[in-house]
Amino acid sequence: MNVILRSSREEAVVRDQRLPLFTSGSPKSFAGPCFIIDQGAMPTVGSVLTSPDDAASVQVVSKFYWAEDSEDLPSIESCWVRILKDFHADSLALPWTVAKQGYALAWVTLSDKGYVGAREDQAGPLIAELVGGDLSVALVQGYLIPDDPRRLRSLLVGLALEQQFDLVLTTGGTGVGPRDITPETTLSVIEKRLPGMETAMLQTALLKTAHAVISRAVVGTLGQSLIINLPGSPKAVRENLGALLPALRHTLAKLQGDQSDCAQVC
Ligand SMILES: Nc1ncnc2c1ncn2[C@@H]1O[C@H](COP(=O)(O)OP(=O)(O)OP(=O)(O)O)[C@@H](O)[C@H]1O
Ligand SMILES: Nc1nc2c(c(=O)[nH]1)N[C@H]1C(S)=C(S)[C@@H](COP(=O)(O)O)O[C@H]1N2
Repeated sequence: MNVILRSSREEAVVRDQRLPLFTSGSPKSFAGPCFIIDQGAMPTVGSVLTSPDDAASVQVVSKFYWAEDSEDLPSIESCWVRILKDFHADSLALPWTVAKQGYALAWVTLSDKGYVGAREDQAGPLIAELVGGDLSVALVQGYLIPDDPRRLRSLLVGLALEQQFDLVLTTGGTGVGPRDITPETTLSVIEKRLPGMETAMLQTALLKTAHAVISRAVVGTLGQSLIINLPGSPKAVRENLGALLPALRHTLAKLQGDQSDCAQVC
């Protein structure tokens, strides 16, 4: 896939700098430096856009809508891009290639204690480490939120349908505590439930602890995202995720429309 891309200014940009990228021409109410897609669709998060001479590349890290000042103008579909290497931005509109070389992973830690800073979150970063050790991951983003069903619901929908992360893994809040709401909130947004993955986690966890029966972790799909609940402790994250890692690549391929014969890979 290609997009016709230009910069609003001719200027040097540096690695790790973040700039907005707008569709539908230049926004009327944004004066700073930005990139503009003159032709082509907004790329998904994790995608890398590369200039024709290979000198410039940027990665899409999150999407948003830019609200114009005028009530008569619609908001503009936009995203933030991270500069991957220093280059001189050019105002000439050129065809850049768009490629995604790995999955976009979001982890969500549900922890009242973590959210108020009373405990360091180790479970979320561990998810990134474990998935990254097994699959090619192009982009990781983490979220630390309290055990609040409305916040979780809107985050799950946003990550799966707006941002289009391939994998959305939650940790915490799967038990029976008064504020444990992760499974029912996940059930309220998923489209296809995957009881096989839930069973695989339970079977594995029962070999480690009888307390595994307390977790109500849910797995399911929303759009082209796979949403997985994991318990809160880093030990449980490691044990339960280990049961699913071997099946993730094939699950995502099928979820995202792979038509190939399963017998080739099973
Ligand atoms: N995100 C986390 N990072 C590190 N350790 C954690 C995390 N979540 C849980 N644990 C560990 O697992 C144990 C049990 O987890 P559980 O989610 O039941 O804790 P909690 O304190 O009730 O959760 P909350 O943070 O929502 O109040 C905790 O006492 C802690 O040792
Ligand atoms: N694999 C595994 N699963 C596990 C555990 C564990 O140590 N290992 N702990 C259990 C415990 S003690 C609880 S209370 C539930 C729910 O944990 P959560 O509320 O932090 O999600 O997960 C269970 N699942």
